[in-house]
Amino acid sequence: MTLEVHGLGISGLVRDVSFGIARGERVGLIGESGSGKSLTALSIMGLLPEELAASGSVKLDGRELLGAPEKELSRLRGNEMSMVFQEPMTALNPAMRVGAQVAEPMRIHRKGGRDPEALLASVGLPGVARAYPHQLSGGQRQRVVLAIALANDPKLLICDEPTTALDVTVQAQILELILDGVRERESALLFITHDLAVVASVCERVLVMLDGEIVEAGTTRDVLTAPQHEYTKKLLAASDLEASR
Ligand SMILES: Nc1ncnc2c1ncn2[C@@H]1O[C@H](COP(=O)(O)OP(=O)(O)OP(=O)(O)O)[C@@H](O)[C@H]1O
Repeated sequence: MTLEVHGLGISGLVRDVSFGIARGERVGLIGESGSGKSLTALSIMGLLPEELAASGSVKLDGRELLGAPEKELSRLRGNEMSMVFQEPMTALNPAMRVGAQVAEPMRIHRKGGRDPEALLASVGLPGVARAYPHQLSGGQRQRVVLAIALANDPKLLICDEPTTALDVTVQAQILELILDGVRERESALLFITHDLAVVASVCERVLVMLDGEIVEAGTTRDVLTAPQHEYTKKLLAASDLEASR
């Protein structure tokens, strides 16, 4: 397993969360607003707000991350594990050309050699290296964020509602890039979304969270076609997915 989460608790807000993601596997995390999806992701990255504490175990390639020194975690972030958030503008430095921002993780982790231009071209953005974030569209910015997240070929990529802030037409392109990116690198993917249609197209397995706990887990097909938990049934009934069947 690339990622193993065991009995994760976060200050009473998340309780006894356990799951694993194998190399190259794509796992969705769904559930209503406030159910604890983002906190779960942040705790894996070692980015919980200071007032919250995590317990249990989070292992990346067998290494325990919970309680690891900040120095070690910052060595892993942007290198062995990366996260893409909903709002690309906040993830980018407004005063820095995007080419330099894409080059930064490689510089910090001393993995030179990859050309930022080529990395930007690989996410469909040739020739923009000298642009500043405000000169790009929201979709283009999220492409830059993705290029940064993938720059060091992470073992684990976490995406938290990566397309929610984007136009529908752009959403599909970004999802395709995420899929291509993790496939090429055999990265494990944890994908947080409200959108069951997105889960169906991106993820092989899905975890359903309710009030800080995982209430259902299984293959995407099983969970979306034969949900067991009442909450999952409700979620499906309320979704477009149900309407289109
Ligand atoms: N710093 C904090 N201190 C106290 N409670 C917090 C803090 N951050 C989040 N919470 C609470 O923890 C719960 C889980 O939040 P979380 O952001 O993980 O939910 P979520 O499932 O990701 O929701 P969304 O889909 O809206 O992002 C919420 O009830 C939230 O109010």
